[in-house]
Amino acid sequence: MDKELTSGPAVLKGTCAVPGDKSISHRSVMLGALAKGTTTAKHFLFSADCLHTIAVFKALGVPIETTEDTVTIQGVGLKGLKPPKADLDMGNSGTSTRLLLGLLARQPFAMTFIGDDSLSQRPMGRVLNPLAEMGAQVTATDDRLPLTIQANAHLKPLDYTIPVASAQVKSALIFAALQADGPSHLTEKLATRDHTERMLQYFGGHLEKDGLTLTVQPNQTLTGKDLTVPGDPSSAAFFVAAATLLAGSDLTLTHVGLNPTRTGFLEVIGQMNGNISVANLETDFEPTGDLKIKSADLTGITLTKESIPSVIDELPLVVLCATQAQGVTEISGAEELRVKETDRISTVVTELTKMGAKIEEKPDGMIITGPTPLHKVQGTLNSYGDHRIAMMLMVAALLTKDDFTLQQAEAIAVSYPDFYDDLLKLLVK
Ligand SMILES: O=C(O)C1=C[C@@H](OP(=O)(O)O)[C@@H](O)[C@H](O)C1
Ligand SMILES: C=C(OP(=O)(O)O)C(=O)O
Repeated sequence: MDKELTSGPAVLKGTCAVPGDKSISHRSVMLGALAKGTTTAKHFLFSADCLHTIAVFKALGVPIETTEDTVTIQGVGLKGLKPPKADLDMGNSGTSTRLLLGLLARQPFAMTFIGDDSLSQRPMGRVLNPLAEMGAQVTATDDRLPLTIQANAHLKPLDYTIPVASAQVKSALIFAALQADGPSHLTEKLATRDHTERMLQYFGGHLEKDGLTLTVQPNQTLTGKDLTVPGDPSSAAFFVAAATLLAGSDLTLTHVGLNPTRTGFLEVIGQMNGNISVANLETDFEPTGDLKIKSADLTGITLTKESIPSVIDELPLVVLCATQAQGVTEISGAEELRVKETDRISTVVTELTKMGAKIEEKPDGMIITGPTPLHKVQGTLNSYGDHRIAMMLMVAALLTKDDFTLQQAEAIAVSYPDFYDDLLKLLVK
């Protein structure tokens, strides 16, 4: 579906509560299903990806009810799941697929996972290899979807250093380790988002953490909880970028998740001379706060491997900001971008170059020289079906004097169905 995008000059003013965090919404359904008793997740993200997670657990026999803002899950435990009557459809969601591979690796029945074209090209070996070491049996061609998890009665404990910086792999292995025949030790090379660890403990489970190594004991008892999902910092980032880049903007975003493993974008914008302040800090099972953003003149920055995990989903926006910043921005160690919903190095370079940006593509990143005014394109912009590319381009269009047509704009439904409507509400021309 094409969408006509209106453009500037405009500023962002007012207050917005961004939708619930995608990573936490997925995990609330998963932990809720594994726990004893009832879990309620308020401010749940009803986006396509999270709806796939809900549908999968319903197909596995977990009673789940939804109202406008809340999901209620009646926990059945790992032993209470039922064989599904059809293939489990993961849609476009890497998080659902990878976490559920670990969570479902020891069930007395087989299950087949399917997904859309994009998900069916994404690498699953990063989870399948360590699960195979534990004794899980998964049949797949070229380590991709569709795949079938075979019925399995045992998982061996795992002692494993995770070769890629991936919270999805870590989380899958935590879920599998909970079902192993002894304690497992999982080591990360770089710290990634720790929502699974925090939420497991919030649900009454325990983990030992020693530096970047987690020790996971099997057979833990989890208890259903009531929780409120924080606003998604990765969704907030689109408004942070727009307000920073549109001169005269003054925007407040309320109750945004501020888990330190997710605040890389705020730190990057700060280092680029952005103007963001935090108020009303609160700590529940996750820290949250209100963000106040004013426009600023940005300067270039260097981002290396160590800083990538906490800003991984916001890197397309870092590139957009860098096109408007004074000087050179260099991003390296970000090769993981190539295996997201699209190859996000290639799609960002292609689309922003069409608009006049100066970006050099590298195997593991990009070098951006700014500032360059962005302008009308010959033909259309394309999201290539990637929600984060679609929303980044919607923000990019605001920086020009021209109107645009965006192909496959409906991709935003994956993480933020109302994004364009919310953006228009905050825009003052
Ligand atoms: O664990 C999660 O919820 C996620 C982890 C990240 O993926 P990787 O684990 O592949 O880095 C991130 O890009 C994705 O949007 C959500
Ligand atoms: C990479 C993403 O999600 P997933 O891996 O769950 O598809 C994302 O939301 O940017």
